[in-house]
Amino acid sequence: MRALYTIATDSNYKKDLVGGAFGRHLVDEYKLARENFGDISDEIPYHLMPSHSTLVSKVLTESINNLPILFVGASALLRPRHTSLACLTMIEQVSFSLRHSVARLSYVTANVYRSLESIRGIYKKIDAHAEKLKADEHKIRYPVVERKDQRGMEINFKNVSFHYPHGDDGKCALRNVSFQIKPGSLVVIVGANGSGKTSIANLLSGFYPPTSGEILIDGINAQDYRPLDRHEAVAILSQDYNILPLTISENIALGDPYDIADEYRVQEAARLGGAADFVRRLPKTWSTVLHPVPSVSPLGYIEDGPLKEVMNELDKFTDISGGEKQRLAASRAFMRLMSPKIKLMVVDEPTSAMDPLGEYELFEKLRSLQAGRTLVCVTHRFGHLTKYADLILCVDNGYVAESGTHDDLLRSDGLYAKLYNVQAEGFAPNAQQT
Ligand SMILES: Nc1ncnc2c1ncn2[C@@H]1O[C@H](COP(=O)(O)OP(=O)(O)OP(=O)(O)O)[C@@H](O)[C@H]1O
Repeated sequence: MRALYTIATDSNYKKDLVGGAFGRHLVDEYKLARENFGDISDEIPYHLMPSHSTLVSKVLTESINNLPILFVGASALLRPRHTSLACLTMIEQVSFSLRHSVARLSYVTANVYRSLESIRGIYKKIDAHAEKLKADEHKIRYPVVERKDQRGMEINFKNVSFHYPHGDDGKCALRNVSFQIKPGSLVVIVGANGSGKTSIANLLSGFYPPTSGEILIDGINAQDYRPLDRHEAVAILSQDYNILPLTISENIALGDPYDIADEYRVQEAARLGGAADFVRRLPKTWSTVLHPVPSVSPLGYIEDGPLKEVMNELDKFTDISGGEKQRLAASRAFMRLMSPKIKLMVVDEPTSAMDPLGEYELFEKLRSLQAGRTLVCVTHRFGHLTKYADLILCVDNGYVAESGTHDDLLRSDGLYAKLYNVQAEGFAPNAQQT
């Protein structure tokens, strides 16, 4: 529950959650776990509890603290002959242990309160989610009709300008960008650092709307579609991903929350993403939790015993290399890509930590699964992808400086040719285009 709650509420996971369109699955899982958890009532008055418990515990601990003095004082007055030093020491010991128990009770109560607050938080999320879905009901479904031709998404950027909501005032990441992506085509976006490649990928993925201009999807303004439908039609693979605090198996399976129980598909996705081999070598293979949320009990201190052993086990941390993490992210993307719902795959430089063979294999597998999908890749490396691309967009300082195929762009001898030649020279001094 803590892991699910963290994914649902921690803004670091927002991109994974929205891009992966698994919000509904998450709240359903949480509800189920909450029902199984069962014995804590939502009827408890949350707000009164902490102040109430603090006040009660303060009064109690103070009274217990003064208990020996009060008792001995009273006995000395009433029965002076029966009062002894031994009696005072004994009472002091008992009061100390009582004070400890009351303090512990107060701590436990505060923790229960915090746990109830978390539950309330995720219910708020569920409500917000339901309200959002309701508000979007009037919007157009995507795909508009169940298409038999499986041709991929058609995208048209018309004079699109964009600046990030919290970016520098007036600084545009994209300016008057226009291009057309044919359904089922392979598009590669290249350009220098900060030129706007990821911003184009973010708009294609539906993470942000354009600040001005229009993005048409299959001829209809992208804003007119139900956002959830649109997210469900797009698979994203980028370097901006998180390993979720769940098992490796769940990390991959959440690529397609509708088919989460299909173990065969999870393993096939891991094979395609290049993760299967290293996962099988881990001591707990598919059940490994890589980034566990600390599993401190909602009731605080846990006595030594079987529960503590389970909790300690949950807290154990297994780490993997950067390249292996990227393979895991790729596996989640392949899980998603196997869904017939996917009409667009956006790949944003996901292989920076991968070895060249891993990168080559990844792109080959992506291309092999491309039928019926549009594939857009952002890359710094010129090679197998740019050669096969139906369209290359060469971006410079927020503009699309050039567009065309590899051969077109080399012929026009502009920015693309310059970037390509710099990289080609690195491998063979005479490899420049002629
Ligand atoms: N989240 C953000 N908030 C504000 N500004 C941003 C954000 N992300 C990028 N920018 C700015 O938008 C511009 C375009 O950035 P973008 O990430 O699209 O470039 P890029 O070509 O993908 O760069 P790189 O090759 O380094 O990944 C840059 O000036 C960048 O500083």
